[in-house]
Amino acid sequence: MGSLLKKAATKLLFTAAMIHSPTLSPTTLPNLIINTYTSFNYSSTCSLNPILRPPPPLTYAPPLISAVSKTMSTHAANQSSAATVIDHDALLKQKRILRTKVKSDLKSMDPAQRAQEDIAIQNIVMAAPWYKSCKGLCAYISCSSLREVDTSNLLSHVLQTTTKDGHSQMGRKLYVPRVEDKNRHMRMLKISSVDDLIANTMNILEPNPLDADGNEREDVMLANDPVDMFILPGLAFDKSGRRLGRGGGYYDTLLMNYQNLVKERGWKQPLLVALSYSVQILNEHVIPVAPYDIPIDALVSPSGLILISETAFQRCQ
Ligand SMILES: Nc1nc2c(c(=O)[nH]1)N(C=O)[C@@H](CNc1ccc(C(=O)N[C@@H](CCC(=O)O)C(=O)O)cc1)CN2
Ligand SMILES: Nc1ncnc2c1ncn2[C@@H]1O[C@H](COP(=O)(O)OP(=O)(O)OP(=O)(O)O)[C@@H](O)[C@H]1O
Repeated sequence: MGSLLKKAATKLLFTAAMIHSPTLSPTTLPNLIINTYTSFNYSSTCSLNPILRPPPPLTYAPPLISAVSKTMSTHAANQSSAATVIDHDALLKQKRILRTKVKSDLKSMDPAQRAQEDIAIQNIVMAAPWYKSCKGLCAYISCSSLREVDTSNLLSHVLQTTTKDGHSQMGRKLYVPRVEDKNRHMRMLKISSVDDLIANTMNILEPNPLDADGNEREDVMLANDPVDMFILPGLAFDKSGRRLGRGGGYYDTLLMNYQNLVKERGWKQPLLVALSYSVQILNEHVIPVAPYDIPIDALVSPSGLILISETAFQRCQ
């Protein structure tokens, strides 16, 4: 059984885009076929490009990835257009190389330029009709040492009008991330003030699971109403919706679970909006993607809003 599984797994192929970055030559990234069964779970139901779809005689189909693949939108599937077959370890390595490059570019950014871009990006969000009409959102608390796009003005704006019960006068609810373990488990908990936050071991501000009155904070996965959007962090993005995170898998896992929940309940899917400095926007297909990578709907950079998915075009125009 074990060897059968391994044999089947060795046949599994998945796509990633060829890297076109001048600093990341395609010649350093050979096309590979999976030859080891790593911790990566994969499903035979994966809806990839038909040519690259894994062969059918899989006896074991872990559900985790299939959930993502089944719910992948057309623009997610389109991400695999310039497809190359590589293995999962190689893909993670490519992501690591790219992260190092982008972190170095962020480090070289002029602080004055960064401050200007922080203001411009947040102003674009706050002026957008989809932000103004939003009743609930999940957003990250920016961390300056990670050189993330600042969200402090934006979150103050959301919270300014928030009452003690966590509802803003505009009916808005704000949920922010809390890492629960190193196994990709993150929750989004409702806060009503920045006083609700304390620094975690990574020096990122997070809410306690209990509020000041000792009550459990609302988890977005258990809430009675959906959020309209997620404001996402990341290291790099492109105009086709690819997003490179910090490598924890926290957001991809949470977004997959939330999208599934929304589907089950018949709610509207949230708009996935990432915030990006100019240097974080890479040429299309440079960012490697795996089937579990959740694509973004829109990107806000200092130059404006970039609409990517059909959902974004429908909601943002
Ligand atoms: N502001 C913010 N909050 C967040 C995230 C985020 O990306 N930004 N997360 C998104 O998942 C989760 C936390 N995940 C994190 C994953 C890695 C690192 C980090 O410090 N990474 C270092 C490299 C560490 C290493 O390589 O060992 C780095 O990126 O330089 C921080 C948070 C939840 N909260
Ligand atoms: N939905 C998922 N199911 C199974 N494994 C996953 C899933 N999402 C991510 N992973 C695993 O998590 C690890 C980190 O993935 P990856 O490098 O793509 O993270 P990331 O996209 O940078 O992080 P994040 O999603 O937090 O922004 C990888 O080992 C990957 O296989």
